[in-house]
Amino acid sequence: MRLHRNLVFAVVDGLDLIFNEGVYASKAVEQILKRDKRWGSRDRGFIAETLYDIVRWKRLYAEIAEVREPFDRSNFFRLFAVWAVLRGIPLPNWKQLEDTPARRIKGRFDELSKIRKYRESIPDWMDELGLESFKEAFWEKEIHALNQPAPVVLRTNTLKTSLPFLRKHLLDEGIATDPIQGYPHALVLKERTNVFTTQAFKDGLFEVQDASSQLVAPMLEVEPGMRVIDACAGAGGKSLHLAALMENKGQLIGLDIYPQKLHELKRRARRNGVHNLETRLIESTKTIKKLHGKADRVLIDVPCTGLGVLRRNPDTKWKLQPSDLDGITETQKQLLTDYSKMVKPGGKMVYATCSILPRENSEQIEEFLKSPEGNSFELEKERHVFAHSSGYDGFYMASLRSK
Ligand SMILES: C[S@@+](CC[C@H](N)C(=O)[O-])C[C@H]1O[C@@H](n2cnc3c(N)ncnc32)[C@H](O)[C@@H]1O
Repeated sequence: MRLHRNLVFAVVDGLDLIFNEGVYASKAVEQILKRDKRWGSRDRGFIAETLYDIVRWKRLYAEIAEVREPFDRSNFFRLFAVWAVLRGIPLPNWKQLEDTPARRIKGRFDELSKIRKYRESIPDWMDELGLESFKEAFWEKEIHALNQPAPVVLRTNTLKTSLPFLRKHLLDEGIATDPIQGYPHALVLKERTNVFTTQAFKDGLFEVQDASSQLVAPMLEVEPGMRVIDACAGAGGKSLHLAALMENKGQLIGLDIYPQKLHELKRRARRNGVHNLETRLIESTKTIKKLHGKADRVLIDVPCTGLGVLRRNPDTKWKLQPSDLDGITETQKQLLTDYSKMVKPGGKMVYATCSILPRENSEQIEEFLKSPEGNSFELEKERHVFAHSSGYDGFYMASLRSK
């Protein structure tokens, strides 16, 4: 592989955005890729994947390169040099990369790989939290799996097509996919590529949605004609899935506290051919009170640490702070208490997170069931999804029935 100067410089600029300007990796990649229209898909793939790799392995690479934050430009080139040496990519003789000690890099890598927090490139507190939450061997396997780049998974939009038809349609556009056993509407890309430019995407035949995330909406057991509330709808990955399972019949209400997310949800709903969705912005407690006892089904897909989705958001390792945990779990508890009141007697709700932490998952549900609001609910089933055993994102979901 030959390194191209403008691509490597684009990576360095991206690292500066992420580590010095606080921009999320996904946004930084988007911003950098807009810079040069002449870049082909390989160039774009190089920039995006290298940026994600260096973000993911920041702690390990910084330790190997002996650089400390705040990083300056020469530090970013040193991190890049570690990335290239460890992949066996020959370094060009640019002045920014001169005197790279390749043998020392490999030696330091072998040495540091013996220590989990360096090998898995995680902050001390995260390693400690993992050990408090799980048996050591389990944590080792899980954090290792959470450091592997995520495959691209699509969810067939059954309002418009079927899985075999979508698969053929994508193949006609040069994109090969495989079905995934146990996930009836999922297709995984055989090779990473940008699917957003395909006609199939523009026609709303699929959404990009991890396989684990595709387990959430079916757990709510919705039926056409029901009144269903997605209480933390965001940009609506799961709302769109719910609409498809409802076959566009009945009423689906998507709530959130951010208007721009609901705006994006409406845009996606149009592309998906969803007609039974109404979005409502939560401006005060009144929005929720009006819906008390009114829903057959409520999905509470709460804000969480995102510790189950580190593969796609590796910068969570550096942005999340231990002090955030109490606030996040308190919000989850509050949302469960307040939003469960929208379920009508005999109705059902699903509580879900994209986290693997018991504190955000089963412990929240245990506590809720002991509370006055939780008294009228019973736990039907819960599902813990881990990256190392599923091969997909870490998720938790519990379904509760109102007695
Ligand atoms: C895990 S995300 C939801 C993802 C979304 N359900 C999906 O499948 O794409 C959590 C959402 O909760 C929203 N949120 C945060 N606080 C909230 C609150 N008090 N009430 C309702 N939604 C809230 C956030 O804006 C965010 O969109």
